[in-house]
Amino acid sequence: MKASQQVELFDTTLRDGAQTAGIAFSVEDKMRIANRLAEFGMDWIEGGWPGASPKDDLFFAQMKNRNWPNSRLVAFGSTARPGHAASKDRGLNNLVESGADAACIFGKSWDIHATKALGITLEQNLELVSESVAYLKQRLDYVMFDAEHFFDGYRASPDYAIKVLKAAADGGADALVLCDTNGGSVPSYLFDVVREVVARFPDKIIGIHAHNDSELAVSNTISAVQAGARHVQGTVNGIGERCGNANLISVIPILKLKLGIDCDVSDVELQQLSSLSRFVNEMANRLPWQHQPFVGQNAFAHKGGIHVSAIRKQSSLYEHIDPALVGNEQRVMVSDQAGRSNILSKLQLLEPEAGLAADDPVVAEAVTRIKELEAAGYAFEGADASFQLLLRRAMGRFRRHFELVRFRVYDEKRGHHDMPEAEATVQVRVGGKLVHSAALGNGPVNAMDKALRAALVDVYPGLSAMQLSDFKVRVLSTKQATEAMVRVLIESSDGHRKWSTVGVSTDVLEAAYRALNDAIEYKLVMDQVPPPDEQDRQSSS
Ligand SMILES: CC(=O)SCCNC(=O)CCNC(=O)[C@H](O)C(C)(C)COP(=O)(O)OP(=O)(O)OC[C@H]1O[C@@H](n2cnc3c(N)ncnc32)[C@H](O)[C@@H]1OP(=O)(O)O
Ligand SMILES: CC(=O)C(=O)O
Repeated sequence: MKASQQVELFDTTLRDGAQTAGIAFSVEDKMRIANRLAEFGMDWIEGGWPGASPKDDLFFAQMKNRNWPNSRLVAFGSTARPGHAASKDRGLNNLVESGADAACIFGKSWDIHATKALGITLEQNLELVSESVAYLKQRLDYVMFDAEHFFDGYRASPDYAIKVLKAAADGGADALVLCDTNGGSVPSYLFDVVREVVARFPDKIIGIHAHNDSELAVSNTISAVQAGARHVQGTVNGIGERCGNANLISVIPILKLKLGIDCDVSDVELQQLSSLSRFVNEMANRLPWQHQPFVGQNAFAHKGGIHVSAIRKQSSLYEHIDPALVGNEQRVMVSDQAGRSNILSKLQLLEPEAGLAADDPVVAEAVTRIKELEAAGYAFEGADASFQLLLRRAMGRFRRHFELVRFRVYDEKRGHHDMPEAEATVQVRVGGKLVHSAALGNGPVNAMDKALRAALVDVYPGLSAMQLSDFKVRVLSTKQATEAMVRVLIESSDGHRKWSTVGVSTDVLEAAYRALNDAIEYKLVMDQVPPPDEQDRQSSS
């Protein structure tokens, strides 16, 4: 740790994060996450509770050969079971034998928890805390004490809550971590309590462990730091028991970028924040929260025309930080909320060589067309490829690669238990030629996609690499319920890239055809395949 460090980071993704409903890390997941957290530069990585499950035992056994230059592994546990001498307590001995660099044990600091949950006297609880900490401290270099329910305990009985901290300090605890276990505290109260504790224990590192039940875990953590806490516990993406823990993905940039508080994460490591967040989501098998502050896909996405106009002049007019600092990027959305600035921004990204100015009639036409289409049910926000084709059409730079003559799709089901079979026939004109094809599919859109590409693949062989990778249908409400509009979003891929297109109609197959048509045209445009008459011209010249 650097001398200038003011706050140490304690990650409990693998312990409190593993207590999240719906998350079940395997031992391999835990090892990958632990190593990634160490690479990122977390000071402390709480790996789990040795002895609580075979998974955690295996994890600690496997981590014995870790090689982390800057991070230390922590084993979590509780004070000894009441009635057991610390030296005979299996739980404490599991921590000692775990191979971790440090232990973090929780103990009761709310009087009612000692008497109700543990069923012991207040005095016995103080002994339990000091003896458990002392036993560990004689065997491990570093021991942290999580004062469970500290803020509720302090409200109920400040004297007793402080006595518990003193018992841990007397036992030799290196850090006293104040837990807002039920997540019910507010920042102003928490600030005052932390300040009081910091004043009473000037020689100890005071830490904060906040839960998010009132959606205040990050605010509470920041308040605690402002009141003098020097150790911050939290998880990646805020996962954790019930509503989660303080989200380190937000806490870290707030400390570093807004408060100028150093936390042993270099500027280069900070740029890994977005990818760390994505990585943990992958491991936890969770969809990313697109609006997640700092790292979400929409954290720096601009939709309103007024906003886009301003950020084109200076990003900070509508962005609280430079997204690159946390490894994120600015996005401009195109929708019915767009103005010319949105279009120009997208143009610069998608068609940089077009070089259009804000007053170019093409830009105005594109804005009008987008608004008309969005009013008719299109949504270009998630369909960049259709949007790019729209721009090319507006610029007069689009030429069809084929023309549909007709399609017909059958869906046949032969009995209650049989899966239906879909068959599509398609007729297209490519150059001067009429081509006819048919295909079977596991659904009507799949059959249509196959038939369409089968008709085109002789002329455009690159289409054989293309696949429909996702397909979403949304029914749009209209005044006439019998004539609902349907929006189909299609994601295609060719092994190198993915692109999305959109089609809208009252007929789901027509909507799908429009999206498929755009998907194929886009692939050909991106591959710089000329339309057939140009091909003829090029091959005869
Ligand atoms: C605030 C927190 O997040 S604390 C961490 C919570 N995390 C977890 O519980 C996840 C891992 N836990 C487990 O795998 C299991 O609960 C184990 C292995 C730890 C214990 O399992 P069991 O022995 O079957 O006990 P069980 O879970 O039913 O109950 C917990 C026991 O610990 C006792 N206990 C609770 N806190 C403490 C403490 N600080 N010190 C000592 N004992 C404690 C409880 O009183 C209870 O004992 P009792 O059964 O005699 O009443
Ligand atoms: C220790 C802990 O996880 C808590 O008190 O919330």
